[in-house]
Amino acid sequence: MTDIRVAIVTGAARGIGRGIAVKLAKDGFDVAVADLEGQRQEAEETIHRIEQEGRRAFFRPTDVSQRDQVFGLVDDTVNELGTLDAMINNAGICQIKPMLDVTQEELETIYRINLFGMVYGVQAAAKKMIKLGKKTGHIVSASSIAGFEGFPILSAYSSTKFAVRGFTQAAAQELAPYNITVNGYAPGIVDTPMWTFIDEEMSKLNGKPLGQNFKDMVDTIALKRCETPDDVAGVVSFLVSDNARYVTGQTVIVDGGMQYR
Ligand SMILES: NC(=O)C1=CN([C@@H]2O[C@H](COP(=O)(O)OP(=O)(O)OC[C@H]3O[C@@H](n4cnc5c(N)ncnc54)[C@H](O)[C@@H]3O)[C@@H](O)[C@H]2O)C=CC1
Ligand SMILES: CC(=O)C(C)=O
Repeated sequence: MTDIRVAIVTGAARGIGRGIAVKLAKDGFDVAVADLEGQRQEAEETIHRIEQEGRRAFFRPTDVSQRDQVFGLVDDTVNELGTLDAMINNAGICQIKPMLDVTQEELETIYRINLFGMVYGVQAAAKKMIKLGKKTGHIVSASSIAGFEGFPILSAYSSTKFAVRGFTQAAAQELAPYNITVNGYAPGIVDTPMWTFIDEEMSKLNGKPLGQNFKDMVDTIALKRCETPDDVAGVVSFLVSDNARYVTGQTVIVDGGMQYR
């Protein structure tokens, strides 16, 4: 009998997070599906798809911007599923606004979710893996191509995603003695509700018809199609596998050919 492997995926009710959760279930992980309480119904669909793969799953309402909730998520996962092998800090929000108009409140909101939430996830997961005496562990967080190049009207968002990469590099070095790898993924233009929001907000600013901004971005991709959550999930699946045991501190661009680093 093989050992049970357990993963937590935040923001797993829909979009990229759901894609990752289902892919990890296919890989043999039981999965804690974490998202906002308001996303319970969508989270049930993610759980259904995980269970179709023969794996266990449960929904843990979690606001990642709240430190105690993230630590509670990790505790509850180990209580419910038995252990913790992989933490995927995927939850995030986007803001579309000219840089000069970004308010203090908006800055605080996006930093609390995209950056603080990720930091809490790394801290809580690493502390638990160390306490459990795990021989190995994997922590993977969502950056973006906007975390490699500053995108106009996404200034606050871009800066959070640069910060994810910086924190990932530092945490990887501190957690290496415990054989815990810390990496990131940087998607490009993924067809999820986040991009529906981005497209709508861009239309308001530049007057293009709905869907046009999305299409214009996809036209710049070398592989000439938009990215799917499953395209991202394949890279995350690799980063939490034994094949990636010697990869740490990296943020892997998975964008179909938009940026070349
Ligand atoms: N869609 C895209 O093109 C790209 C997305 N990303 C990143 O990938 C990640 C996932 O993005 P998508 O699936 O596209 O977004 P999405 O908006 O479709 O889904 C995000 C999920 O995160 C949840 N969430 C939001 N705030 C939360 C909080 N405070 N606590 C817990 N959960 C929360 C939402 O409820 C939602 O279920 C994000 O970090 C995003 O920044 C990065 C590059 C490109
Ligand atoms: C949402 C996002 O990160 C991009 C680059 O579109």
